Amino acid sequence: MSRNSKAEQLCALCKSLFDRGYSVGGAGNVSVRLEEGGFLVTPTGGSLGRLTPADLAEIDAAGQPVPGPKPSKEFAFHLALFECRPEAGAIVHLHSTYLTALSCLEDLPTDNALRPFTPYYVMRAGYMPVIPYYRPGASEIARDLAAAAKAHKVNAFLLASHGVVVLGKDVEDAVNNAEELEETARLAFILRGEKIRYLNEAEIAELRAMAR
Ligand SMILES: O=C(O)[C@@H](O)C(=O)COP(=O)(O)O
Ligand SMILES: [Zn+2]
Repeated sequence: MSRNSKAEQLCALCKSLFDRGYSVGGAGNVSVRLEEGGFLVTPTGGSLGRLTPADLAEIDAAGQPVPGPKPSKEFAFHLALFECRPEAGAIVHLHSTYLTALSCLEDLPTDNALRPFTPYYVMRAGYMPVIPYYRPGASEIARDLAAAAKAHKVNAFLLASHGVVVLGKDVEDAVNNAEELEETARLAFILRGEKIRYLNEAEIAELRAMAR
């Protein structure tokens, strides 16, 4: 897909996320890998609901911002993930309500924030490691995400007390993954206190094999 088509698709999907409440105010950032090298990233401080292609920031193949709109303060973690996960074509970071609520719970298991109880969580995310809290924009987020992405071949990471970071093969895939994860977190809160039938190891292994 050409740079312009990717830019238009990114803006349209960001607006769709915003319009349906997955992002509010200036929260969240999204990036895509360009076929010719480099990346498009949403600008810092902007609303995902009101972007045009001209508002997008560009990062060159060497990881340097191209003169123009200022990239998200989180572009370092987007780059770090693109670098260690060459199959990823897009990254979505959201403060969506239920995933962010989950990220604020104390004593989350660091290897996986959500024990699987539906197939799509396993197929879309795999599982969801937790990155410790750092202030937004801190370089430690990029460092820890890169380490986690190398150690865990999964599509989603929960930033403690902050939100979620989701990978996809392209921006549509990353957005679909993020939406389904948010729904999984919503279900987890609806089911709190209920006796949940969690997927067993054989069921999880079968789903992981399918997702490969
Ligand atoms: O939480 C934050 O401040 C950032 O992680 C974020 O979501 C929005 O920052 P920008 O992408 O720099 O607007
Ligand atoms: Zn954020």
